[in-house]
This record gives sequence, C-alpha cells and structure tokens, in this order.
Amino acid sequence: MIEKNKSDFGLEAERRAFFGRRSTHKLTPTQQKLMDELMPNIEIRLEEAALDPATLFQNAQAPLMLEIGYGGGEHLARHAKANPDKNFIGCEPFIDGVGKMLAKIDADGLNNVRLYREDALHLLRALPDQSIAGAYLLYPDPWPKKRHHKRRFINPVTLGELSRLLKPGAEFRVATDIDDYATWVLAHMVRRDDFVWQPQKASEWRDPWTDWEPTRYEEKARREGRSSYYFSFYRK
Ligand SMILES: C[S@@+](CC[C@H](N)C(=O)[O-])C[C@H]1O[C@@H](n2cnc3c(N)ncnc32)[C@H](O)[C@@H]1O
Repeated sequence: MIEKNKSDFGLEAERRAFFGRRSTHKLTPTQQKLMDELMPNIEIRLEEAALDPATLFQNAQAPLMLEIGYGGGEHLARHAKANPDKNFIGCEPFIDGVGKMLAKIDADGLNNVRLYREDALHLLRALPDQSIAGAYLLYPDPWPKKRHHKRRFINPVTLGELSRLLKPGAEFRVATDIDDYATWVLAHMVRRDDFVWQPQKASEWRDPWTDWEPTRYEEKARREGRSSYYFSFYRK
C-alpha cells in the first residue's frame, strides 16, 4: 500500500476535513456518459505498487507534465493540445471540473492526458524520483483564514515531494491573485536550496508567461479588480 501517513505537520487531518466536504455537483448527461465510458480509461488509481508513469501513456518516453488543481481544465486542455509530444497528468478532486475536462479531452481527441481525482499529495507521493519535466499550480485555493493556512497547497511537505519529482532544471509555475499567498509562496520557496527563483527584471512576477492565457479563476479575479503574480521556480 502506498504510504500516506508520513510525518506531515498535521496536514493529513486538515486535508481529510477538506476532501470530506467535496461537492456533489451533478454532471450533465453528456459529462456523465464520459465519466462512465472515458474516465475508466484515463483515470489514475493508486493501487498497491508505486506508480510507473511509463505504463500510463502511449508515448512512454515523452516528458511528463503535471497540473495540480486544474479547475475547469482550460489550461490543461490547451497545453495538452498544443504539446502532443508531451504527456500530462491533471489532478482535480471536484467533480464539476473533472466533467468539464472530460468534455475537452473528448472534443479534442486528446490521448496524452491522464486524470487523478483525489488529493494531489497522494499522487506526488506515488510517483518516482525525477519523473516530472514541469509542474503547474495555478491559482491554488488561498485559504485566507490563518487557522486554515495549513491547507494551503504550498507547504514544506508538498514542496519536498515536488523537489523529489522534478527533473534538474524543470520549471515549477505558480500563479496567484492573492497578495498574501504570493508572499507565502516566496517565503516558502526562497528559503529552499533545491529551487532557484531568478526573475530577469523587477516586474517579471507581475507579467504573465509568454504562452499564457488566463484561466477561468484568473478571469474572475480580473473582473473583481485583482491582478496576478506569476512565479517560475526551477529545480536545481
Ligand atoms: C481556485 S481553483 C483554481 C482552478 C484553476 N487552476 C483555475 O485557475 O481556474 C483551485 C483548484 O484546486 C483544486 N485543489 C485544491 N486542493 C487540491 C489538492 N490537494 N489536489 C488537487 N487539486 C486541489 C480545487 O478543487 C480547485 O479546483
């Protein structure tokens, strides 16, 4: 069985509380059909053994990208379509997001995407060392109340796992529209000696990436008058 209970600063209990309250949103009939017929072919389930990404994709040698919390899947689907020479794993526990992503996979005939719908931390723990060529964490839930900060996805446990998984030189992208979360991200990242953050100019973390299109969450933030931070960290 994959070990899920390593020392984690109390995170596991926090996460159980969160995932226990997952939405019971109803899928459309089309999404339900895709959930029944397509999802079993592309869903990653963690079983007894550690996960071997080479067994998941037709092109086992292609670089593997990971998106954590893909929401409605706009970014994941766009990147998977634009990069057929890469493989993608998307993690999203909420059923409405999974339904939307399945519809995009079906519409675009994507065969380079696999989905995981539990807490991404379990997937991180199951993947082998240096198996990931790039990772995206776009608009993670900000958990503004101090007592909920432990639920923030960026923390020493998840960063330790990402550090283990990312190949040397791999990029880890983080976007947020919340000032306090941006400060939190930098406070956690700059103290680490396994990632580098070297913006080329002072405004870099306020300018979107050149291949960027706003996600659904970012569009909402813009409508509400919040601009974003875009961080690129590189695994040493
Ligand atoms: C604020 S939304 C952003 C969604 C999307 N990235 C966007 O920019 O539109 C954060 C997403 O992260 C997902 N999420 C939160 N915790 C997660 C976890 N531990 N593992 C995987 N996904 C998670 C939530 O379900 C939610 O869809």
